[in-house]
Amino acid sequence: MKWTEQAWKKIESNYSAILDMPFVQELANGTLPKNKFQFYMAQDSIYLEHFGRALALIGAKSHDIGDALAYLRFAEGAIVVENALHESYFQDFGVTDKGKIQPACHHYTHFLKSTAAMEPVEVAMAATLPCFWIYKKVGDHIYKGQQTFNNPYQRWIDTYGGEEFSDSVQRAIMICDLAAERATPVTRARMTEAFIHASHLEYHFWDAAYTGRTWS
Ligand SMILES: Cc1ncc(CN)c(N)n1
Repeated sequence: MKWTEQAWKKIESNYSAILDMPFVQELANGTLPKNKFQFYMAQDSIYLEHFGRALALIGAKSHDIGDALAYLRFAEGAIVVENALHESYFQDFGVTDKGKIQPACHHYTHFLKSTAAMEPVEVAMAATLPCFWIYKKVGDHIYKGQQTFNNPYQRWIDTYGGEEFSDSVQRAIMICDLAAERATPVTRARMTEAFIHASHLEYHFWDAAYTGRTWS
């Protein structure tokens, strides 16, 4: 069995919990209160910048030049393409200030950046995989089950349920599988640990947006 298949099995229950979250359910049916989405978008915009930097660092540390290019392109995708979605929502909602980084975003971005800086590149690749894969699965899940017309969050759903994002996700999965095949058992185990850890941080990111968790 491929490493990604084994790793996904380990986060299956966390993924189900994510699908059951009020944030995700209300995003899907369009009833998510605007202030919760605004909090999420502002924090996510900050997240994407740090995520992009972590991806660029992984690109720089990649052994294979093809992987390096892929991660540099992922970085560009996060900073330019995904962030354009956020900018469009900021305009719609009249948001001019993203505010400060809050605890869930701080924890997640620092986990990604320290893993990218301090761990073997394979572990860092695994740490960033849930950011691709969980969003793809959630986007697809919402897209397929959609019954709401004029959902104010349609652009979000279309971005993560769309083909462009899907291509990046498939590529990231392939690269991680190849890296895991070539890695030692110890590194592979650390890859799995980082993957699980990041999947929990995905849950907490949405939870913090729903509950409005801040430093004070
Ligand atoms: C927190 C988070 N995780 C993942 C993604 C999708 N790149 C995102 N936009 N935000």
